[in-house]
Amino acid sequence: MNIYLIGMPGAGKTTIGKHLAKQLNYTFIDLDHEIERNSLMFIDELFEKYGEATFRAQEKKALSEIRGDHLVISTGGGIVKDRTNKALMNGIKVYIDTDITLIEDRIEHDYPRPLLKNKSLDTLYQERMLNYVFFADLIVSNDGNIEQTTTKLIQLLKEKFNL
Ligand SMILES: Nc1ncnc2c1ncn2[C@@H]1O[C@H](COP(=O)(O)OP(=O)(O)O)[C@@H](O)[C@H]1O
Ligand SMILES: O=C(O)C1=C[C@@H](OP(=O)(O)O)[C@@H](O)[C@H](O)C1
Ligand SMILES: [Mg+2]
Repeated sequence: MNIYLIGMPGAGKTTIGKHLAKQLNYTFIDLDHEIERNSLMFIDELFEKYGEATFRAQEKKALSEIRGDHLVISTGGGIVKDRTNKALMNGIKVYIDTDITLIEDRIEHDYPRPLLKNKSLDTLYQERMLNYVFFADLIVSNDGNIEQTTTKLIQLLKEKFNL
């Protein structure tokens, strides 16, 4: 069984994904990292040079090329913009739900996310919230610390999916 993490940019998908994979003894994949490896470019560079449509096409391709079992895959926040991506995600889809003001504080010193140059997190959340719920098999809050979220998520996966 594979586990996909979805949610807003800065929600903690990459961070929680790494911890979850380690604790479950699964292999960790970050989809943004796969796109960077394939294109030999950083995500922000890819956005700047070729635009969002090209990035989304690369993102879909990287998603469709995932093979294997016992994987934790952290996706980028915009994977849900294309609802047909859901069919490419064969596994449990977990929505990492984090309060927007907490995200703002947490990503203040992070690398700049290209989409947030032109749009507020709040607007992005309003646009995408229903899509996240549409994709999700499970929803877990990441408003607490990393250990709390990971422990809660493992407990839910065991309860609801016999992991
Ligand atoms: N539970 C948490 N508590 C505090 N900081 C967190 C937590 N989860 C993630 N972070 C921090 O928030 C930022 C965004 O996390 P990241 O994993 O990159 O999010 P995403 O992959 O969803 O964009 C990082 O600086 C990360 O260290
Ligand atoms: O929300 C988005 O559209 C994006 C989120 C980013 O990933 P994170 O969600 O890991 O920040 C990255 O894929 C790209 O900048 C686009
Ligand atoms: Mg990430």
